[in-house]
Amino acid sequence: MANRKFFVGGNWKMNGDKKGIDGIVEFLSAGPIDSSAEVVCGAPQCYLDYARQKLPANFGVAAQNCYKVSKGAFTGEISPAMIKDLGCEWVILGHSERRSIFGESDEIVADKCVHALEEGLSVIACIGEKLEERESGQTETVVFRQTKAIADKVKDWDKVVLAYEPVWAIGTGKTASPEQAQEVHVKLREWLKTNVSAAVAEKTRIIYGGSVTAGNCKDLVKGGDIDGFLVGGASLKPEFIQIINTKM
Ligand SMILES: O=C(CO)COP(=O)(O)O
Repeated sequence: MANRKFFVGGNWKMNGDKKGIDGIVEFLSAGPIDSSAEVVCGAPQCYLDYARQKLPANFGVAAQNCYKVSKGAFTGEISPAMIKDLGCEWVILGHSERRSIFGESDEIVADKCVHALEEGLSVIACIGEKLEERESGQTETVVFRQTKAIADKVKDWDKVVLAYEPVWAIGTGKTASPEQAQEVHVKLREWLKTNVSAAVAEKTRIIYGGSVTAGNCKDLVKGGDIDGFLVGGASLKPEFIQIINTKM
């Protein structure tokens, strides 16, 4: 069994306010938290500073997006340098909502990954197929294409977590079955082995996202290639603790 530290990201998306963050901090601080799990909370950018100040130090804080250069005339954007300046260590990039609602291409996602890594942030890079792509047998083609765009530009995978989030499972309550998720994770790991290196395939954490709950998390990890989760809705609730503690 590979030695990949179990990783759980909470993607708060565009939810909450200071009071809500206080509530999350309260239940996360109360725990108990599996000390062998790595946990990162993705806060809206205006609350990054607040979340970093309030969350215990053993929780990482992620921005949910950033731009591909360090500064300049890019109204409304934030840079990895700014995220780091607030004491945050992570950024979520290429989330399907960024890709579909805000039109982010494979190319821009890859450019953002490269720049964030160069600036010293760790990256949760998201990929995943839409329902019509799965139904037309395109799952592999799509996730390989999205991964290749990143792999063509990213040379150091040490600070990359790859998040497989089938779009049809996000926020729908329709989780991929453990078999469906495991199958894609195995294929992604094989792809990394063939196209990047055996070492990167072995050490890179590939996490699953899409309607993960306290009720399905334990089943999802049974196959062995799901190294954690990226959790949306359930990361705002106390059940996030049970998801963090999947392996405990
Ligand atoms: O998009 C997700 C995490 O990034 C998943 O969201 P849900 O857990 O709400 O389905």
